[in-house]
Amino acid sequence: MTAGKKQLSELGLAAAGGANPDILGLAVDSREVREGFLFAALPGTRVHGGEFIQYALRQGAAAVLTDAEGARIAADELAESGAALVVTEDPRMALAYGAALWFGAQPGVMAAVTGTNGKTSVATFLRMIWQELGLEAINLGTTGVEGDFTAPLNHTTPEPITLHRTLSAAAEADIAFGAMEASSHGLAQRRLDGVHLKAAGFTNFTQDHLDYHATFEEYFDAKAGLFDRVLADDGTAVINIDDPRGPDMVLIAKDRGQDIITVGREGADLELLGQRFDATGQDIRFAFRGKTYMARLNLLGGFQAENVLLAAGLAIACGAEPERVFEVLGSLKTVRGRMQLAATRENGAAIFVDYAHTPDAVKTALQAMRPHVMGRLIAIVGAGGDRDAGKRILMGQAAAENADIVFVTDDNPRTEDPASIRAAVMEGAPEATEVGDRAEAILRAVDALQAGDTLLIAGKGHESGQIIGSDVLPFDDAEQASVAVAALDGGIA
Ligand SMILES: CC(=O)N[C@H]1[C@@H](OP(=O)(O)OP(=O)(O)OC[C@H]2O[C@@H](n3ccc(=O)[nH]c3=O)[C@H](O)[C@@H]2O)O[C@H](CO)[C@@H](O)[C@@H]1O[C@H](C)C(=O)N[C@@H](C)C(=O)N[C@H](CCC(=O)O)C(=O)O
Ligand SMILES: Nc1ncnc2c1ncn2[C@@H]1O[C@H](COP(=O)(O)OP(=O)(O)OP(=O)(O)O)[C@@H](O)[C@H]1O
Ligand SMILES: N[C@H](CCC[C@H](N)C(=O)O)C(=O)O
Ligand SMILES: [Mg+2]
Repeated sequence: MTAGKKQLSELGLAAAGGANPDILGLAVDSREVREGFLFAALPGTRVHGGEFIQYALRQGAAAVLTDAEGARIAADELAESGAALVVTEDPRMALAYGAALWFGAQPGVMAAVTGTNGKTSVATFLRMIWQELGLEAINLGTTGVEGDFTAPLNHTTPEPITLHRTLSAAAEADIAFGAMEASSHGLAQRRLDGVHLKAAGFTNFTQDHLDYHATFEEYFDAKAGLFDRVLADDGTAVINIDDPRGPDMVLIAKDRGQDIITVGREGADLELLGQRFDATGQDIRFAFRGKTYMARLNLLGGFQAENVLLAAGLAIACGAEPERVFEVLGSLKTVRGRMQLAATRENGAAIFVDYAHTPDAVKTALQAMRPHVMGRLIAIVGAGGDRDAGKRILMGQAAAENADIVFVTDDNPRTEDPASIRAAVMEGAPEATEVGDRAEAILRAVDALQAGDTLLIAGKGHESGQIIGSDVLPFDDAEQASVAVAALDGGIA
């Protein structure tokens, strides 16, 4: 990454002995270091970045940012080189601030949302609300950068260098409003600490990522970091108080003196009073600080109303007029891969794709589908490899308890044995039909659809590949659903 030149001190970094070299670029991976770069040697999950300082120096690093451990590992090489050395307790945080200063601009109004489920949905709805209000806006996260400026991303919350490169490019393209996702990895690794947030949102907290976070509480603390560290004291916290951990987040925000907008079904500032479901969406009745409103949502699933209201709360927190926000809710569109209608059989049976990949999301998505279905609800479910293994049986259970027929199949086995992942899911859904090949599972489930039935294909949502080993084979649930319908009912897929 190169973009001009700045002195080390302009990145908010002070080196031992007062050295203040010109910096020509930033890198967290030694292999990306070039002449004059600052190399951030970060404590990793597998290895300490300090091990790579020697290579970064050989490639011409002008400065190294690390912690005491990194400085110890490379003490000899650092002493021999003329590179400036910045040692700090939290080099990830220093990198986040440094990257923000390096790239400079970011959209003037930024909001972030955290929670186990619903981040992409809320960030996307918030971007759509801003656009409907005539503002230039983006959302940034799992589905890349979308809206008035687009770019692909590999992570839900990219590491700071990618994040600030992206935000500054968006700002240069006149984007004034940005909604981003704050993943728990991103928060734990301080990836977004350099973003100037006006508001932050919390959706919910349930099981996921226990492969990365040692305990449930550690996972919660990572998410709470959005309010107790990243959002400034003068920011606004928008919190779903229906979630059992919502009130804890409110306490954290209160402690910080932040303004708070609560969202929920009872006793909230933005209160969901009622929902009436039909084949294409729902009507909602809600109140904001005492005044009642109605809105049409062309979105399937009761939980989407919660996500929409959280997004509305964030828009208000970022300065929009409440009345105007509520007026545009009817224009919100389905978020790609979330309760998205993918295909319809000749007999009228509908096939939806959804990104449910946690036990709570599988339960929520299936329960949300029920009021829209007259016949049987069929589910396809699978769990990812190299991810939280404890959630597999629970995802199976959630499917078995909330669908009439279940197919268990593969969803990104990665480096694990797919059969053993399926076996764990099957433990929770012993009556399910196991079909390893995902395309075949979709074909068989679509074949089982009779008039009035609905199929929910969970797990991959917008994804365009099946990750097996380190290969990504092209695979798209929505496309496979159309292929299956064409094969069974005739016509062109
Ligand atoms: C598990 C995890 O989050 N890992 C992140 C972490 O890497 P790490 O600690 O595992 O790194 P490591 O392999 O131990 O290496 C330590 C350090 O040495 C450096 N290194 C390594 C090799 C080398 O030759 N030279 C070198 O300098 C690495 O860049 C790293 O900084 O720090 C790196 C630098 O900041 C991140 O790029 C990396 O994200 C990886 C790519 C990743 O895939 N993360 C996923 C799990 C993730 O973040 N997902 C979330 C959650 C999505 C969700 O909500 O479901 C996301 O926001 O996308
Ligand atoms: N408010 C909610 N409560 C419970 N489940 C939800 C909620 N919103 C979405 N879901 C479920 O979670 C799935 C993922 O939604 P979304 O992509 O918005 O979440 P996310 O938090 O961004 O996920 P990721 O951590 O992968 O980025 C949806 O497809 C749906 O099944
Ligand atoms: N961001 C999530 C996405 C999971 C999606 C699912 N398809 C899987 O691969 O488990 C993760 O990496 O855990
Ligand atoms: Mg997401």
